[in-house]
Amino acid sequence: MEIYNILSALKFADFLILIAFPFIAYVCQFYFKYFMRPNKLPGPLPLPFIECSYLLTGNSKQLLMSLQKKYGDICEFYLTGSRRIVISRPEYIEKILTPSNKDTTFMLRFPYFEGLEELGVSGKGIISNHDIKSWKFNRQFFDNAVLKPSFNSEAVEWSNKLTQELENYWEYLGKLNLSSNEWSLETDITNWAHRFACDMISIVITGERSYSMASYYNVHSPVKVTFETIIEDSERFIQGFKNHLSGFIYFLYFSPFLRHHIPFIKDQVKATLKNQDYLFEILDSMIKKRRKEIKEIPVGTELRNDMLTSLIITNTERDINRVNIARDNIFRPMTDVEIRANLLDSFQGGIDTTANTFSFIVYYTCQYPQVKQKMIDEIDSIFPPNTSFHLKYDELLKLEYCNAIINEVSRLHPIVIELQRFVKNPCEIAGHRFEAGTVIHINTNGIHTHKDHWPNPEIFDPNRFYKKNESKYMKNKVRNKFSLLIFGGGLHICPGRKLAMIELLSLMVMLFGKYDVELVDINAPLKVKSTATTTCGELPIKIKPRK
Ligand code: HEM
Repeated sequence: MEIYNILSALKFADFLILIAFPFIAYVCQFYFKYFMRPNKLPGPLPLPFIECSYLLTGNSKQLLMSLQKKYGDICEFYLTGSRRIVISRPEYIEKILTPSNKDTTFMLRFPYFEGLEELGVSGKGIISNHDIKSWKFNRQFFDNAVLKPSFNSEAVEWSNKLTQELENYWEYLGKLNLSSNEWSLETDITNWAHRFACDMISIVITGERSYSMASYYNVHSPVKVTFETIIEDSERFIQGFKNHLSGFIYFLYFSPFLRHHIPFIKDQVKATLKNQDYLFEILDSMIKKRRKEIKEIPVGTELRNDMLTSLIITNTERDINRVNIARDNIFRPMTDVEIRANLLDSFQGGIDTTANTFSFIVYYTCQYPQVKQKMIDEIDSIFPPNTSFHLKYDELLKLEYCNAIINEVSRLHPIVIELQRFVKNPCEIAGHRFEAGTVIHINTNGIHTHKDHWPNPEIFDPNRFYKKNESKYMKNKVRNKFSLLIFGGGLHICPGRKLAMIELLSLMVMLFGKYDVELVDINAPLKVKSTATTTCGELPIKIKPRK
C-alpha cells in the first residue's frame, strides 16, 4: 500500500528521472571503467550495451584491415564483454604461435560457450573444443591418423583415382557439344573443386565414397552415372558444411535470449540445428558401418589407412600403435561422439579451404601467362606429356614452382581470415600486459601484406617463394618465420596441411599438365567474398585437351 502511495504521488518527470538514473549511472560506470582501464591500446570507442558491434558488417577481413589501418599493428576493440586484441605484425605473434605442450596460455581458440553446447560441439573434437585435456586427446589422435606416411601414400593414390574420374566427367560433358574433332568444355571450376575436395576428404577420412563429383556430373549430363553411397544427397551434404559454418556464428556470439526469441536470428538458429542433425546422422551411420566392418575382419588382417579406422581402433585390442598414445597418459579408446566430432571437423576444415585455394590458383595462373608457362614447364619436366601421369608423393614434392604459386596465392587470399586465441593466463605481448580472458585476433591478411616484411605486397609474384629467386627478394626485407600463416601455427596448426598440399598439387598437375586452360572472361574481376572465411565465387573456365 505504501509503495502504491509513493508511486501515485510521482509525476511524469519523476518517472523519467527514475528510468534515466540507472541508465546514466550505467553509462558513467561503463565509460569510467573504459577510460581508466590499465594497459590501454588504441582502438574504436565502445558504446554502452552494444560495445563495438556497430563495426560488424559480416566481413571479418574488412573489419580487421580497417582496424589495422586506423589504429596500427596492435590495437583493441570490445565485443561480447571481452577485450579483443588485433595483431597485424609477425614479430608480435611469435610467443603465441610457438608450440608449448606445458604452457596453456595460448592453447585455446575459444573459451566455454553455452551456445556451442547447444550446437553439440562443446568440449568435443578440435576446432572449437574449450577443454584443454579433451582437445589434446583429440588432437593427438587426429595427428596420428592424418600425419603418418601411410596416410600420405593413400591420399596420393586417391588423388590419382579422383582426378582420373574428374577427367572422365569433363570429357563426357565436353563431347556433348562436340563441334570439331577436339572436345572443349566451359565449366565453373569452383564447383568442381568443392566436389573434388569433398570426395577426397570423404574417402581418406572415412573410407566412404561421397560421389560428389558424380552427383554434380549427373546434374549436367543427360546420361547419368549410378553409384551407391551412404550420403544419399551429396549436394545437400556439401551445402550442409557451408550452412554449419555460417550458422556457427549465432552460437558463438549470441545470447540464448537472442537465439531463441529474436525473429530472424531464431529462424537461422533453428535451421542450423536441423542441419546439424542431418550431418550428425550421416556421420553416425558411417561410424556404425565401419565399426561393424572392422568387427568382421579377422584380427591380424591389415586394415585401411583412413582416419575413421584409426580413430576406431586406436587404443583397442587391435591397435599396434598404442605405445605412442600411452606415453601421454591418454590410454583409452575414443567414443563414437568424439569420433563424430573429429569427422565433422575434418569435413568442416577440409572442403572449402582446399576448394577455394585451388580456385584462386586457377584465376591467378590464367591471369599471368608467364607464371602459367613457367608452371607448365615445371609440370612437364616431372610429368612428361602423353605419359601415364601416375602421381607419386615424392614427385609432387619436386614441384617447387607450383608450391611457390600456392604460397603466393594464399598470401594474397588466405582462406582463414583470423587466427583466434583465448588468453588463459595473464601474459605480456609486444610490451603490453593482457589479463586472462582477453581474446587475440591474429590478422592474417594484415600480416601477409605487411610492408615491412613483403616488398610490393599487393603484387602477385610467386618468385618471392621460389628458392632460385630468393636472393633478389630477401635483400632488403627480412621475412619473419610468422609472416606467412596459410595453415596457422603453434599447437593449433592445421593438421590437414599435408593432405591439402597433395590435393592442390595433384589438381594443378592434372589440370594444367593435360589441358589448355583459359578464363571464360579474362576481364571479369575475381569474385572474392569474405565473411568468416574468404571464398571464391563462380569461376568459369574453358578447357580442352592439350595437343
Ligand atoms: C588449403 C587448405 C587448407 C587451409 C588453407 C587450412 C587452413 C587452416 C588454418 C589457418 C587453421 C587454423 C590454425 C590456427 O588456428 O593456427 C586450420 C585448422 C584446422 N584445419 Fe585446416 N586448412 C586446410 C585444409 C585442411 C584439411 C584438408 C583438413 C582436414 C583434414 C583440415 C582440418 C583442420 C582442422 C581440424 C583444424 C583445427 C586444428 C586445431 O584447432 O587444432 N584443414 N586450417
